[in-house]
Amino acid sequence: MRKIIVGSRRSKLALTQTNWVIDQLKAIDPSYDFEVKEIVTKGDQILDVTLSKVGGKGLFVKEIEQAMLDKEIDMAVHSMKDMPAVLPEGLTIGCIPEREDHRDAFISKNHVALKDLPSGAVVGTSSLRRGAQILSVRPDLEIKWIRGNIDTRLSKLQNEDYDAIILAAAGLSRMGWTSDVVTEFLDPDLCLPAVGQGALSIECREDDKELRDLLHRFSDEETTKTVTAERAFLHKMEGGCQVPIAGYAELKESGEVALTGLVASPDGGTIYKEYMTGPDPQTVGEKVAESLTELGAKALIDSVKEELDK
Ligand SMILES: NCc1[nH]cc(CCC(=O)O)c1CC(=O)O
Repeated sequence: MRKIIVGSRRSKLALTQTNWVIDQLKAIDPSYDFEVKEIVTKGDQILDVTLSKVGGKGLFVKEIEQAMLDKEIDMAVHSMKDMPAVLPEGLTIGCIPEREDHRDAFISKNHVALKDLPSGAVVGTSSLRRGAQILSVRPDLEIKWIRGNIDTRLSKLQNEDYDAIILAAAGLSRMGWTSDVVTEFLDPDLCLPAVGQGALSIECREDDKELRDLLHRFSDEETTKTVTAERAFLHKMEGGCQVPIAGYAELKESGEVALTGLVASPDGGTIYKEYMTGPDPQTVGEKVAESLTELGAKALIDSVKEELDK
């Protein structure tokens, strides 16, 4: 019997996701044994500066990917939105399971709705994407940087100087927080989710055929198509994470993928948004990026980068 070693970050969310995937895989094929190996990533250690300034999303996966290439672990479960658009050579996404809730959840003290927050109210998020979209509808609010895991952020909302925070609905529900804590789920029209939000990515070595066959049986076709379109968009846009970028796709009854892509200035003053449908996820993703580029999104990305490099 083969024992599959699964690398995981130490956070409660990461371990919860990892153990959930292991349970699902065991149900699909009971003939495999699994062992979880905890790995501390840079992203877990650096808590005092914005991630975008120290290298962005790759920080949560790099050490794990190295362990996989070194054969210390065989696979890992990541939040799809933490995965860079391009994987290191030799690794692949073995499967994308069914997506959880894709939306952002707005959580405020005393459950005051976003539209009813008083002017000057403080909204905690460390996501430029969320900040920009909130400011575009409520420029009178203040966005304040917040970090830490879900529990930490929820307690900061109660004990520190925040009137509201925004978290991914998927993380909350995976951690067993009921929707009671959520004041309102933000519709993608108001706050377009991060590319891959709510989805998981199970990464493994490209040449591990046995494991890939197992993972394949846990793949969800709809999520794979929609996330493929979103990630093709992200890759083509090449925004890094200093610029607010969002992308969310749905599968239509016709089988076509419908993707909305967004690029914004961090203050929410400029927002480029495009919606396209098509039969091929990759092509739709690239087309949305091309169209946004023509509208001026690439120039915006470059100008934000220049500003940061100064
Ligand atoms: N940015 C961190 C992160 N990465 C993945 C999730 C959980 C949600 C998901 O899987 O998309 C979260 C927390 C959050 O954004 O609130």
